[in-house]
Amino acid sequence: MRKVSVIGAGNVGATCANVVARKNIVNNVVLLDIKEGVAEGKALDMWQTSSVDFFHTRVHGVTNDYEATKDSEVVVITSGLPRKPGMSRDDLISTNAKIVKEVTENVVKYSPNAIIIVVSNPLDVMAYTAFKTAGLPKERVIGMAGILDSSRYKAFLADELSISPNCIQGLLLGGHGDTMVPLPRYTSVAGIPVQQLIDKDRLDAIIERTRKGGGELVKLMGTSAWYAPGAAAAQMVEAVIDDQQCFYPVAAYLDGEYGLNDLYLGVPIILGRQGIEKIIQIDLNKEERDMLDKSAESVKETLETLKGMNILD
Ligand SMILES: NC(=O)c1ccc[n+]([C@@H]2O[C@H](COP(=O)([O-])OP(=O)(O)OC[C@H]3O[C@@H](n4cnc5c(N)ncnc54)[C@H](O)[C@@H]3O)[C@@H](O)[C@H]2O)c1
Ligand SMILES: O=C(O)C[C@H](O)C(=O)O
Repeated sequence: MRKVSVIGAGNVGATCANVVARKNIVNNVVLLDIKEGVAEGKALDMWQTSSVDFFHTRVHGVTNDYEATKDSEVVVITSGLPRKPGMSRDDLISTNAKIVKEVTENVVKYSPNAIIIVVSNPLDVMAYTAFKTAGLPKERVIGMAGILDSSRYKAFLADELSISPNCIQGLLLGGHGDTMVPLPRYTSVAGIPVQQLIDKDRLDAIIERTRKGGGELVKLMGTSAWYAPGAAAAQMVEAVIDDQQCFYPVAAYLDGEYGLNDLYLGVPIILGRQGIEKIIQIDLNKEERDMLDKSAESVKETLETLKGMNILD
């Protein structure tokens, strides 16, 4: 019986569970929340679409019952507050660190062999919180951000070029914040470098919009995004369950890679059944390296705030 659990049945968690269920890659998807009845209701609603959309993954909802998540192969953690207009992701740190810590303890108690995918914000620091709490190998606790950020980047490039996002390859590095590092030198359309297709000014504007992509949606909706984040997390679930061995940008624990230590940061990796099978270290020019260092500094500052709160002690 193959099982994936999603913790937090809010906007992102419910979307992720719904997308995973439609992929027919496991027998069970378990959705868990602390709000009485909400996960049960959303799971039932999803299950009632199975004959319409032709999927057969059983979707179960539970209220804080971790027994139901027992022996999950992958657990996605989405529990925690989303930001509101005017807030930064870092403003969520104290509330969400406590939630992510408590949730991770329960997750590993019932699924000690799971791959954990963290979605809660501030992402890089919440992935660190889950990693330090779980006590699992670093390859098995992974943050979701790069797939979302690069899918935004590709959507904006596709609009600019009036083409499908599916023929665009694009890469981003760094933290999941406004200092993230989209890499035009590693962006191409069917193998053609993007700089040959879009003027520098337009490309710079697209990169800036990508960096602020989460905030643009918060301003529009009053809360943060969920369709693309839920789908991006589901893509990571699929890559693990199917042992894809494919390249993805994710937040990984760095232990000397890129000359950085003891933090989570967005880097390209190979994702498969063991989680992070390999971190890929790409060549960076001085400008790209400076931007990566600036982004790492920003994540380290938030990490210091976390450490000062003594939540991980
Ligand atoms: N990494 C990313 O790229 C990315 C993208 C979007 C959202 N997010 C983050 O994901 C998180 C969830 O966003 P959302 O829009 O789904 O929020 P939401 O408010 O819709 O849902 C969060 C859910 O978590 C639940 N929850 C709170 N404490 C819990 C606990 N201890 N155990 C189980 N469930 C608990 C809440 O009851 C709620 O249903 C936020 O922190 C948001 O910032 C990250
Ligand atoms: O922007 C947010 O607060 C949520 C998420 O990190 C996003 O990028 O959509």
